[in-house]
Amino acid sequence: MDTDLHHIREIEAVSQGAPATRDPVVVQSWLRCLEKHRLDPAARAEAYILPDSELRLHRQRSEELISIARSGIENLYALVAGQNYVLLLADRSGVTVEYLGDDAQKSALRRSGLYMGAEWSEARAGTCALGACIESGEPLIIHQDDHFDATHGGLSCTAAPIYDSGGRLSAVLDISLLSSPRPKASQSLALNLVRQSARRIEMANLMAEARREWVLRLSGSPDFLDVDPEAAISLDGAGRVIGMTHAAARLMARAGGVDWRAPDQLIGRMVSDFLDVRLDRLDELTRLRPAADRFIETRDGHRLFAHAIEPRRISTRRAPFPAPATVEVPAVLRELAGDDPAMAQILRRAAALATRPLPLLIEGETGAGKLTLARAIHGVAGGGAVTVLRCAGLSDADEALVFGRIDGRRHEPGLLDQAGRGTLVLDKVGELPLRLQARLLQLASEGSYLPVGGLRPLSPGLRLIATAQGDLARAVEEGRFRRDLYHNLAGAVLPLPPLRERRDLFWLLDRLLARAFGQPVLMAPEVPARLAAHHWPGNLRELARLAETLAAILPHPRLELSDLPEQMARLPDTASGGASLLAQVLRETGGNVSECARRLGVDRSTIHRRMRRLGIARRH
Ligand SMILES: Nc1ncnc2c1ncn2[C@@H]1O[C@H](COP(=O)(O)OP(=O)(O)OP(=O)(O)O)[C@@H](O)[C@H]1O
Repeated sequence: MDTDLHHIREIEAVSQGAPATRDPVVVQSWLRCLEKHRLDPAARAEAYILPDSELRLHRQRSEELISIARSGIENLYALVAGQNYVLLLADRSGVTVEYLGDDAQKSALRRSGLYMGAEWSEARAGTCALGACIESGEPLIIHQDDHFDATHGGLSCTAAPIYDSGGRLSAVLDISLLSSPRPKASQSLALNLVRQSARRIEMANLMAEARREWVLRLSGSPDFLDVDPEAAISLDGAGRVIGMTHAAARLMARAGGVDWRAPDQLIGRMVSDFLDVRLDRLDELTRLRPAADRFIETRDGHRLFAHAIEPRRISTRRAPFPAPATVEVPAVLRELAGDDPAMAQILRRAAALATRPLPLLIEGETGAGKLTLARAIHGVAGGGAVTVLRCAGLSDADEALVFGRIDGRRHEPGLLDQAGRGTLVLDKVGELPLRLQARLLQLASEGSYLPVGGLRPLSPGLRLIATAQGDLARAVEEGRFRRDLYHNLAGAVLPLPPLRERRDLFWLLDRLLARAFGQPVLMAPEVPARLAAHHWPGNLRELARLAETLAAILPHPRLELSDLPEQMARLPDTASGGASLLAQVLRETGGNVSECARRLGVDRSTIHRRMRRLGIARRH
């Protein structure tokens, strides 16, 4: 009790400005506990463990982070396990979503909160390593009576933050001891270990995200540069920063004289603002040259060694980007898709990119929902209006219509002048005439444009989202689209899948029908299979129009097979159309006969019979 009293008095003295013997991170956390969280140092509270249902939600949200972090976590635990350390990974709200500890100590660990589901936010638990790390963004040790609440006074906890590639804190890694030697310095090695593991987890995350982009990896020495670099930056085709590890954020912030806590001042900027590198010379920094020869300078005069990793080639068939580890998808984006893995990934990536000032390119077949996604992304980012420039109908003569015209002292405003600060969607950008592409280049690369006849460029602060039907890279190869403009627009590509490849067809249909009818619609059992077998060349537009048409013609909210348009209602047969349909559905289901039978609304023996008759081999 005496020690408790002594502890309370020390906190009070610090709050009244007495000189502290504690680390500044501890003092700052104590002050936050008193002033911001209004905690009472005399009140004791046991560790709080979330109920299972809530923990499940936290773990679901962190699923990707946990999977990316797993090998880093396991390696770290292997290093410290013999010394009684427990390892915790907490999400941004301080909830432990992953835990590795010794089973023999399980009940003691659970009691003290070093356990799965424990919430270690500063507001709930007072000064603790996870909470203080979340608040300060810095690696730190909270040792024994550094804890605000005397309940946790026996613990020694060491934590380091994990940042996502957009510079936001996404998780905290912690190793803790139930009992430890008295000197705090005994935990210095632990601090280095968690810091190093957090860095490697960030690196793994960035590398997974940036397979299609240039990545520049950096170290102060060439020794471990190619295997275990200190920092990494991913770049779009124009040399703008689109992702970074935390060490890279700090390094660029120092070089550019900005605050690392404001990632907006780093993301979207040209890498050459921070480092003396040229995009057209990145290939000189690949592993083809010895590491010791690959040095560059930061803009504040520090020498670094660099390793540039080339993007994987643009292929005509794009795999969706891997999504960032810890992004919450806002409702405006979530409502665009049901349970479809490719869409889930695209929406997570869209959510991560929405608030960054980078151009985006959305690709997909006609009616796949490109414009709808562009509007939803604007909805997340907020600010200003959406202006859509329909590129398909434009000719070279429409320059002034788009960019405005300065005639003497008269300014005839164009579409861009009316757009103001907001989002400009370049719809079907692949169809933009070459002359307009030239003028657009300046907008895409520098954010400004020149009105026809004008001398001074205007900088409206527009965010650009381009859409393209099909593959814009091919238009570049065929000389129909400027390569430099492509690289400026296509730093981040969101490839929307066609409806026939999506697994949420019925989720979409249910919603569209319910919207059109104003109530839920019942479907006869044979209907879904016929719809799944349809090719949907018009994609979501075709589906939406079908729902509206049915609502207009059906007297009641019930859908029979005979209500479907003729080409959908027809039973797929072995006539030539049926043969290709069967082959296509087999392809889409990876040769799974049961799934194929379900989609076509027939039984498995019918599929086997037709495959035999058509000479389609079974997959083994
Ligand atoms: N996620 C969605 N859920 C339901 N309906 C959608 C969705 N996305 C698009 N639609 C419907 O599909 C129609 C076409 O969408 P959108 O204009 O976004 O497609 P697009 O890919 O831009 O088409 P195009 O390339 O032909 O211009 C929309 O009017 C809307 O009715």
